[in-house]
Amino acid sequence: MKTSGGSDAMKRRAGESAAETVEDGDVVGLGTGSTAAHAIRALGERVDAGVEIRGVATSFASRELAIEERIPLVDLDEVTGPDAAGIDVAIDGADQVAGGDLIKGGGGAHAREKLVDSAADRFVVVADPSKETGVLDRPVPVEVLASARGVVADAVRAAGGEATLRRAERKDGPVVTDNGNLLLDCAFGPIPEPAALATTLAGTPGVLEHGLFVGLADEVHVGTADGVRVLEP
Ligand SMILES: O=C(CO)[C@H](O)[C@H](O)COP(=O)(O)O
Repeated sequence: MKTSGGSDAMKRRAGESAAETVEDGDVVGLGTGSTAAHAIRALGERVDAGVEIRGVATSFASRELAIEERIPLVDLDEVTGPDAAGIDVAIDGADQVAGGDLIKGGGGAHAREKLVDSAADRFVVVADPSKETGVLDRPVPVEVLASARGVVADAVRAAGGEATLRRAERKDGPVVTDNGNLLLDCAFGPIPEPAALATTLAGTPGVLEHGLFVGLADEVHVGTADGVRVLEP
């Protein structure tokens, strides 16, 4: 699984701490990224020890890892909707954390992540200290229909940002998401009002999903050099 900055030991502490909060019988949203991967591995150990959980993957990568870890999987539509079990807890990483607001989508999985994370009764974010900030200011990943990339780039510019098509590192051409769409990384500089920008992006035709997760996090587990800080935004 792709890794980003930050210490792997800190990410592991955060992932393990979040996995410990999962209870026998839970349906668990399995996030994407190197920090969420530590949580999935820790959940795999709990499954080996006899804890019964079912996972809902947020990406091809988290599904593959969950299979490797022998975590039984269900599809999102099997556990959501009237009379369905629901998702008890989702554990997922973030590219930037400001209180309960996040930027996600560094791995291009934010559309399914937002579906699963927002459907969960409890959404636990796992991070290392490098992700913490006072004000969100990283480029916001936006998943778009291929034919809409120009239209969305124009709308982003009108909103004060600059959109860059995400290109693949080991293939010619753009990154194509698990859903068959393209990604625009949209730089706005500091985002003092993420809710307002989220509304603008969500209302732009051609946008499938953006990476602003506003007010969704219930807990943030930050792995540090010698432990874990748990914040409840
Ligand atoms: O949003 C994500 C994927 O779409 C990841 O959770 C985010 O990029 C953090 O990844 P990592 O834990 O590897 O730093």
